[in-house]
Amino acid sequence: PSIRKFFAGGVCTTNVRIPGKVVVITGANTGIGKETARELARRGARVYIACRDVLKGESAASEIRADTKNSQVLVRKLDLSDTKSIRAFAEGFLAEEKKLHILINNAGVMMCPFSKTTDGFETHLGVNHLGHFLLTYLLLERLKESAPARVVNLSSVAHLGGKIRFHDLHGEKRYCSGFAYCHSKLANVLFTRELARRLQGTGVTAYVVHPGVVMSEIVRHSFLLCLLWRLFSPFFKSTRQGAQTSLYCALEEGLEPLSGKYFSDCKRTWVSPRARDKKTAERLWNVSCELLGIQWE
Ligand SMILES: NC(=O)c1ccc[n+]([C@@H]2O[C@H](COP(=O)([O-])OP(=O)(O)OC[C@H]3O[C@@H](n4cnc5c(N)ncnc54)[C@H](O)[C@@H]3O)[C@@H](O)[C@H]2O)c1
Repeated sequence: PSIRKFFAGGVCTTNVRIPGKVVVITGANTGIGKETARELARRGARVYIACRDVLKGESAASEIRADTKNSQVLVRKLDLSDTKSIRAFAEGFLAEEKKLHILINNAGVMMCPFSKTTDGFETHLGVNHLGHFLLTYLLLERLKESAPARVVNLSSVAHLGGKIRFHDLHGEKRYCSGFAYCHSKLANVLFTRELARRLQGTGVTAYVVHPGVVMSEIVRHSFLLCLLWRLFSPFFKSTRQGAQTSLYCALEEGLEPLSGKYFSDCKRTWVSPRARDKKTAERLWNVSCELLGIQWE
């Protein structure tokens, strides 16, 4: 535990409480998302856990409700690998909630074998980027109506190894699970920057986060990574520590001028040159719209 403390990184120190605020967190039944949900519930928010497996979601929610004494922790079905499920989630949410103050696009897959989503997208791109792109698009009006509101996207330092391969977005010519993850995490950074640019003046701001290297279930698809994660676990952050930068971006007062920026250890951090490329960000935005069949000006 003392070694882990040494590698803990930044801590979200704000005392802000957010009763009456509505939060959606994707993939919050486990890992970093669950701890983010727990802390936001502790601070009084109504928290929607949006996840694939409602039973697992309910078990996380009841644990959080008991722990925080906040009964407003709700579970709704969302499978980011299926645009029908994303639309159904958004439709249900918009029908039941008139506000949305914080959207945390947290869910993610890492290094899974080559596969495609229901809509034919390579899984990393489809779940990590396109799924959240569509979800944000569908919930954006509600965020605008609830301004000041925030979008927090979970990326990774792995974006450094990423490249947007427009000629082979779905890895059909060449596929490497590690790089597929990196590409999708670069897409998260580019999306956030472009989203922030387009949202200027709306009262909705966007932030992108590297949570640190965190002991979670993210490595479930790779035996080697599972082994490495276990071996080096004392040097990795706990999920609670991994949630700090997401919490910082969701809660810290006065962060608005840094909309679009990348954060790690609760502070603004350097991004790769590829992640700063405005042309790639715009092109990715347009291609994402085309793939999803949406018009998002
Ligand atoms: N753990 C790390 O070291 C690390 C490092 C950098 C970035 N991240 C990022 O942090 C985020 C959270 O990861 P974590 O470490 O808590 O891992 P995790 O595996 O514990 O959590 C990821 C969540 O996403 C959900 N998910 C996966 N596919 C989904 C789908 N199709 N639809 C809906 N939900 C889906 C999973 O069920 C799970 O609840 C991810 O975006 C990940 O890329 C993690």
